[in-house]
Amino acid sequence: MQTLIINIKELLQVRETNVDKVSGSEMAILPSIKNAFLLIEDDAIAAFGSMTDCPKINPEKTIDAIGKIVLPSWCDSHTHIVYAGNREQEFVDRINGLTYEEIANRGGGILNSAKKLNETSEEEIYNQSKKRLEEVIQQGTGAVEIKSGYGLTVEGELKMLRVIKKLAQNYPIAIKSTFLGAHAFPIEFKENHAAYIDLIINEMLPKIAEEKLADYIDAFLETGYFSVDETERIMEAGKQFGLRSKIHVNQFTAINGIAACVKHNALSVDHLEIVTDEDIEALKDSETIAVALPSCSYFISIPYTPARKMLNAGLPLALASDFNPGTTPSGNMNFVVATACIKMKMTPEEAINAATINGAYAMGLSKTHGSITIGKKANLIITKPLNSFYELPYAFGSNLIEQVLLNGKVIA
Ligand SMILES: N=CN[C@@H](CCC(=O)O)C(=O)O
Ligand SMILES: [Zn+2]
Repeated sequence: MQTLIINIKELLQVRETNVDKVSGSEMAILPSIKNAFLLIEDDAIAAFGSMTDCPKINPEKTIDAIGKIVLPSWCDSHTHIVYAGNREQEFVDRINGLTYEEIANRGGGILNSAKKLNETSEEEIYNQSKKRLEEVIQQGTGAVEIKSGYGLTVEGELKMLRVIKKLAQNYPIAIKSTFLGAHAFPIEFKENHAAYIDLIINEMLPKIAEEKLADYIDAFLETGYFSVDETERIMEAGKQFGLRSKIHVNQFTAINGIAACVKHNALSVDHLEIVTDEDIEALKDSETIAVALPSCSYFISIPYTPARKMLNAGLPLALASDFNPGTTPSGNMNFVVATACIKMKMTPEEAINAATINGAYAMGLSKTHGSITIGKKANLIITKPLNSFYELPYAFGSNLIEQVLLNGKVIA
């Protein structure tokens, strides 16, 4: 099956030769072709170029994209889309003056979601989660990482990971699965951290590996959650089961966690709202990418990841949504890109690089996703007619997406 998109006003993120990620000053460059065509064969990109070189063929389907921008789908490398219920009451509690930390200390926060999840059936969790997945697909996301972490029991964690697996089987979007048993200490382990970490390592991990339920392992490395030493035990154990780390770190405090993650060759370090010069030094020349989550900063009013400081240091940066019930009840990557421009002072070129090719790298998908490159999956966003692609972050409240393609098929 051939689909030919013609008269594209501007085709963004074209990479003749694939790159796995872009760093520092390279992020300011977003290669593009004006007045372009793009040919899809089955589920993959088969050719692209200037309209003057458009092949004279009779494809099964032609899409006229006159006035419109075409770009690779968003690659959202950090979400918690699978959860039960909501935390609307905590949202109102924060408006009334409580902090995220105060709410967590009262047994709210992650433990609140864990209680709901353990009381909810697998089928019901699937039904609630699929609506969120369908919504982000409509919003242009073509690859997504989804974490467990609201089970915090053997059964609860397995239940979440099975839901993620079922979503991956039933939807055309690429899904990577991350085991986040080390998201918080359940109340009964508050005074005995070692016992909960033993449970993760000796009970949860072997079952998850046996059922092949996870691609990555995660932990919440933070004051009051998992210490550097505790997280190192988790990362080490993950490695024994073939799971590379993607770690929540430096959301509220900097406690030398990033250096430990780099030491363990983590694929990504995520959040980084608080970043020291030592953290930046640790990331230099590593294979670990930083992932910023600006919608979380927006929603719970914490600092934004210092993107300029990191790009000036030559580091790569990815952007992701962090879609979860507590700190970010939104998976809209268009808002993430706009907020990165508006609040983190990233240029539109930098933000789009961060949300496509670098997002793909942050979940191990940069060989197949994140750029317009021959052989990659034809996961595309076709916008409404726009003045320029700057309109995407500029008109931050508008839905500017007209069509979404996944694996070469128009699905929204
Ligand atoms: N910080 C840790 N985990 C999530 C929030 C979890 C929650 O509050 O439910 C995050 O990435 O923001
Ligand atoms: Zn998160």
